[in-house]
Amino acid sequence: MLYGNMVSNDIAKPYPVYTDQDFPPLKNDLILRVARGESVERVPVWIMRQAGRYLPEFREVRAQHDFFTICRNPSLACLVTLQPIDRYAGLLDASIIFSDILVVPQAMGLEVQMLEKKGPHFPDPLVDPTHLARLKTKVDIETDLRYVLEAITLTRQKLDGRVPLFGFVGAPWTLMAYMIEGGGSKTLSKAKAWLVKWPEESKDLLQRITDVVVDFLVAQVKAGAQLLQVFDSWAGELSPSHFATFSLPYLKQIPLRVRAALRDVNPDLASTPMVVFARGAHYALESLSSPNIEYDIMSLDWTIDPVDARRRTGGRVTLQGNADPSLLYAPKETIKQEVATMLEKFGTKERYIANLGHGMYPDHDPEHLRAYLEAIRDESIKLNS
Ligand SMILES: Cc1c2[nH]c(c1CCC(=O)O)Cc1[nH]c(c(CCC(=O)O)c1C)Cc1[nH]c(c(CCC(=O)O)c1C)Cc1[nH]c(c(C)c1CCC(=O)O)C2
Repeated sequence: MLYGNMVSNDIAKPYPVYTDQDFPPLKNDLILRVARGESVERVPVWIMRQAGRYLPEFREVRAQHDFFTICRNPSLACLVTLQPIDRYAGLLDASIIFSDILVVPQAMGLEVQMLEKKGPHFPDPLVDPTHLARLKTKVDIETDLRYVLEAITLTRQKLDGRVPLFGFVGAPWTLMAYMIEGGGSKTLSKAKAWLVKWPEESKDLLQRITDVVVDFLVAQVKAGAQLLQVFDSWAGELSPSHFATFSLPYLKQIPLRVRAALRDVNPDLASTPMVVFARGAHYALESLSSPNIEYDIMSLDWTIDPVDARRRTGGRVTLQGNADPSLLYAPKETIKQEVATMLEKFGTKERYIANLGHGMYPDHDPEHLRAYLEAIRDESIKLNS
């Protein structure tokens, strides 16, 4: 029996472990097959920030509720997760749970607000290593982030097997950057100052974040997530050597530890596909696709040419992406032509998931996203026939 809005007196109980048998059978497994390297009849597609302010039905919910209130209320999070799935019925091949990467810093003890037109804001960011003492030493995911687990279980149920459900986290470096900058930043100068002034304390912080995101991803799979994505949105701000020191070792731990923990729970759950999105990190294509880094899928931003990415990742991973989100401002005919070129470059039969190179923008026209999705379906069927 599943209950999305579990009442707070359940909070002390361990969260149940769900497996495929607890949910309606999956009717569209294209994306799971592509993640495993199998060939498919058409290219699967989903879109980062597919639930968001470009949708009038999302803005209606947002007019009534604060951003983090939606995240913390499983029924509301489920409702907005399903909005693009309903609107683009048959055109999207995955859903992603409505939440935010910044729920992890919140669970670690920092306050985060979402300001109108400004984005995330930490009233008391980490200023220097003495502030590490402000972070909780132990985060209990099943208590502190139970609302995300409940949203996942409810949404998987309500999806009724239409498409698989993604869970996600922010990567350790990206979360560290937000915790120190206190919000968006052009240079990340405060966070990068930590790396050069306090490298050991920086590693301590990165390790503490890694431990929480590993537990959180394991819990998301146990709650019903069928794929996982790790967002390293600020990877491209690091030099190659800083990436090798302060991002890659932690990114590498994530799939290894998540799989090991899931194997102990239920071996079927350990094969959950994992995506890494190291935005802007051109130099990391080889290192992130090397055999000892166990991500199945690499998500690319639009500044990387698909042919180049294929060559440099050597067919070892499935690629995901990567049109510039600004393409959706173009006339529909242009969208179609650009999609055809993108699909030809990536190849359509295997190891490719279409997406954008980053998330939807609030002023995108939903009908232009429809044109993008239809072009991916139509052009990939054409190319595969
Ligand atoms: C860096 C980052 C964040 N959050 C996230 C990232 C990584 C991806 C990326 O690089 O964009 C991830 C994220 N944030 C959100 C989702 C939901 C799922 C989905 O993709 O549909 C996901 C996967 C909802 C959201 N997260 C946010 C919104 C819009 C806020 C609102 O409704 O007021 C949504 C729908 C807010 C947010 N949250 C964050 C920022 C920088 C902002 C402000 C930017 C903006 O205003 O668009 C932090």
